[in-house]
Amino acid sequence: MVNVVITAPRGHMDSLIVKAAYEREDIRITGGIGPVGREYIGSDIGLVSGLGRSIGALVSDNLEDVINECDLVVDFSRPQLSIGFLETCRQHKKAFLCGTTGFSPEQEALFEDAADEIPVMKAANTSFVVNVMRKLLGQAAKNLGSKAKIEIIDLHSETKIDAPSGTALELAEEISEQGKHPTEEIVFHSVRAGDIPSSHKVIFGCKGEMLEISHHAYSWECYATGACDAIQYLAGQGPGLYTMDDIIQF
Ligand SMILES: NC(=O)C1=CN([C@@H]2O[C@H](COP(=O)(O)OP(=O)(O)OC[C@H]3O[C@@H](n4cnc5c(N)ncnc54)[C@H](OP(=O)(O)O)[C@@H]3O)[C@@H](O)[C@H]2O)C=CC1
Ligand SMILES: O=C(O)C1=N[C@H](C(=O)O)C[C@H](O)C1
Repeated sequence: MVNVVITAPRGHMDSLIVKAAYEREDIRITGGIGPVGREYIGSDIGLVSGLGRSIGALVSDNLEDVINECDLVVDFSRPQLSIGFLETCRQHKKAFLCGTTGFSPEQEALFEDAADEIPVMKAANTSFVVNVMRKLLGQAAKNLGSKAKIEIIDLHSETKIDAPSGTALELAEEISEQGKHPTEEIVFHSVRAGDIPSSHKVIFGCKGEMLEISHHAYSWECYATGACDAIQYLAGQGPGLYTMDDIIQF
């Protein structure tokens, strides 16, 4: 059994993680974290997240107050918040699963430092299917890397803050590594419109033909399910920086 604190339980993503984790027999939610001053601080996370029932775990406005009851903190929020939660986990020697995107290179380096002391997983996309797509792209890049012009299009709702998406950046990293294709030559396009859930399309433009590999999420449950698998994996690990590659056997 893994005991978890889930940050931002009113958020689009973490509210779904509360629901998915509640269904899992191997995960127990021990608390949540919300912003100072919200009317829901002190309320049950099951009610705050929209699960629809109390589950005996309260939302606090300070991770320090609840961290000792958990093994692991799950966080899909905002870069600046995530960096604060990471530091608290490091101080208390708790594992940290972070799905937040939009970090600066300096912030990325803080994850590597913390991973010397605690188990940390950083995953811009916890969907199993997106990670299969990433592997397919690596294979395509091995064969086409030098022959193709590669462009990545990510489509999201108009409320998404960061661009390109964290997923687009991770897909580019795989293409670059596997295809020995300079990352600077990969072109990114980001569409932010209406309530599009999330789509990624990668185009390998060749002479007289093109290859296109796409993923479309119709809802965010796929990310929440993958996050629960990541929780379960990370709880059994020692200090280190882990990714979705570690839990998915290809
Ligand atoms: N890895 C993956 O697979 C996925 C990653 N993401 C990423 O997850 C992140 C979150 O996205 P999304 O759920 O849309 O964001 P939302 O805007 O829906 O949620 C952000 C939440 O942060 C809360 N918050 C603000 N300040 C604090 C604080 N001090 N302490 C605790 N919580 C706080 C807000 O609370 P309140 O509601 O009270 O204002 C809000 O609920 C993004 O970076 C996104 O890219 C998204 C989908 C999949
Ligand atoms: O909707 C979002 O926000 C998402 N963020 C992640 C990203 O930046 O890649 C994962 C997914 O694309 C949804």
